[in-house]
Amino acid sequence: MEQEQLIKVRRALHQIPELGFKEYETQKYLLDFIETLPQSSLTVETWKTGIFVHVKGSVGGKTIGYRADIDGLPLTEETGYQFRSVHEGLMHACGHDFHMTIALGALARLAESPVEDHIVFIFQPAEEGPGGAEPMLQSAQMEQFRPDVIFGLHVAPELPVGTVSSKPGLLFANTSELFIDFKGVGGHAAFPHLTHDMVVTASAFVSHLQQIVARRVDPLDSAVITVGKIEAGTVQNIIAQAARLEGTIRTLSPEAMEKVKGEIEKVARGFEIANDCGITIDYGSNYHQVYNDAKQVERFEKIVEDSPYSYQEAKMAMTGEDFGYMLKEIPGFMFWLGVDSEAGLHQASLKPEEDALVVGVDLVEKGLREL
Ligand SMILES: CC(=O)N[C@@H](CCC[C@H](N)C(=O)O)C(=O)O
Repeated sequence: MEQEQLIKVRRALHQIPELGFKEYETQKYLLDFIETLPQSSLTVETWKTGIFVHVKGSVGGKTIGYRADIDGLPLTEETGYQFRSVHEGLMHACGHDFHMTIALGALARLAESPVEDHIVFIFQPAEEGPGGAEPMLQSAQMEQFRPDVIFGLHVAPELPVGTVSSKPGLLFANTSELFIDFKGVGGHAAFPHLTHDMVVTASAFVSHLQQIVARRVDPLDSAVITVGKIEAGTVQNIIAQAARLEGTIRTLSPEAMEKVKGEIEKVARGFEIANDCGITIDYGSNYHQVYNDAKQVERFEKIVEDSPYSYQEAKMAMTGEDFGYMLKEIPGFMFWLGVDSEAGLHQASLKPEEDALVVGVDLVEKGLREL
């Protein structure tokens, strides 16, 4: 696939972002595209809204896997693109339109000229939540096509086009979603002493969460607690009887995650007493850290150095990725692909440079042929 077609595919996918496990149009687009490729070495299987594409190798000693995530985010796009999302309130703001296009580009090249090894492309739903990698790993299709080595990429807005980066060992954090519900006593805005105001309680709780990071986590370890959404109340002159916080916890070790959760629960019990309310906590979905296999990263670094592109050592990031579950069972790695966007990941104006598509395809193809 040439640059022009890669751009066409990326723009088509960009227009149809869908939430986790609802990627029906996306799956159809991917399947229709895959059908246009030479079929002699391909076996295609769907799993929920995801897809496995196996490319039979000419010898077939081992199987190399490449994973691309396919879901979008609940965000209203502000890119000004002519090809903006046609799904109101949803956007590919984490680059998964790039990830899918690059996978299709590499698949198109390999379907034309398979290699000695078997290859499996995994189009995985629900990376942003609630998590598709873990259940996909348990699927019959994964058992059928299970790779011996696996890798994936993520767009990096802060890196220039033509630069990729990775590192051996820990790349991304452990994550846990965080949903906290507060139930108190609402009432008239003028008589606060007769109520237990959940706007005040939930706001104080948000501030207290930051004290857990600052004062309960070893400063040489790291944690992030972000509350991304607050919901409370009905109108400006009624004291709210309920509130809900939605957020996420990030840590660099599974132990720190347990510590943070324990501390949140202690604070919640204290808040219940102090504020005469009920607090329930739900941790939603949890992702295992992304831990790169040192040997595979070293081989990839060499592949990049033998290409027109450049490699640099990555830093650890508090990003989460359920690809971590695949890497827990299968040796492999994830790398960042430079896409040079002023706006960052999860921003409504993220605009990755489309010149990076061919860089991604070249390096994924090389990885699949040479790892
Ligand atoms: C690459 C990336 O941005 N991944 C997401 C994963 C989110 C997992 C889950 N919904 C959570 O928020 O904990 C990220 O926000 O890092």
